[in-house]
Amino acid sequence: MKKVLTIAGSDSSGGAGIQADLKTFSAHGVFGMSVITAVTAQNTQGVFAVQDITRDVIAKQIEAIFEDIEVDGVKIGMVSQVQTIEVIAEQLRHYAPQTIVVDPVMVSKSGYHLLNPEAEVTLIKELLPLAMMVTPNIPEAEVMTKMSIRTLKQMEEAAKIIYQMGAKNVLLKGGHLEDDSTDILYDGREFSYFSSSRIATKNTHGTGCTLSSAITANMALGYSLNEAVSRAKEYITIAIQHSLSIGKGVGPTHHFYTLYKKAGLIE
Ligand SMILES: Nc1ncnc2c1ncn2[C@@H]1O[C@H](COP(=O)(O)OP(=O)(O)O)[C@@H](O)[C@H]1O
Ligand SMILES: Cc1ncc(COP(=O)(O)OP(=O)(O)O)c(N)n1
Repeated sequence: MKKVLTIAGSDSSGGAGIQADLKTFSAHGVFGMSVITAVTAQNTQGVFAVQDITRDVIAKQIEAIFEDIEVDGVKIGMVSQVQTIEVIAEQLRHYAPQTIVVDPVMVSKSGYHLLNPEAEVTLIKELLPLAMMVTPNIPEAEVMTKMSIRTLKQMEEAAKIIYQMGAKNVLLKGGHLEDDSTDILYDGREFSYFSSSRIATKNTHGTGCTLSSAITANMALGYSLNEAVSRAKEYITIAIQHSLSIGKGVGPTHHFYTLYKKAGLIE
């Protein structure tokens, strides 16, 4: 069985962060492991408190995993603070796993800064050069490139700029645009496009976490980069189509729809 690690924050409501990542790994038939960077008190309506985990405990979690278990893929999500990023980068440079997908989580849909703005530069400098793929959404790409992104053409321009920052591949997600949801992949030479019709739902909590985890799982399973993104896009689209009206705000997506359907657990 392939073994995949998420280095990210905990979402108490289970829709995003570590919880979304582990559900996604399970749905892909890979063994999920976690290094927790921060604990958030969060639900479908907002983020109410964050406790960052110490540098030492983050280092120890990474060490505990890599000293014992072969890791087939790593996804990085919420990294919160400069010191958190520095210790993750230090440890990953040491253990050098082949597949690292960086989701540069900055601000939650509810508007909470999950990454201290002072740490934005450190994230770019320390984590992007380690990444096989970086998966910014449009607001994150705007912060990284300092340009406004409203069109597919501007997405392409931004992807080229982010590529120059050191990631081997850039997947710029189009979930925040108004038209179809088109994500674009740039590998330094050409663009590939992954499109789905926009699904009319408010329940999109954790979509970015889920997509990057699904890409990591598919890469660990041996799919090519393009195939991994294509399969992950299909997975997130189904998860959004069958998203759950849990809570009073932005509900989570459904990670197990296809599996439950096949097992006859749902109509
Ligand atoms: N309403 C929607 N309908 C269809 N796909 C969506 C919708 N919202 C987001 N997506 C898709 O979900 C994935 C995550 O995108 P996005 O919402 O941009 O990321 P984030 O959660 O990081 O803000 C992308 O593949 C995007 O195209
Ligand atoms: C602990 C934690 N990590 C990441 C996020 C952001 O998740 P994302 O997939 O970008 O979805 P939204 O929160 O923006 O809906 C999070 N909220 N919590």
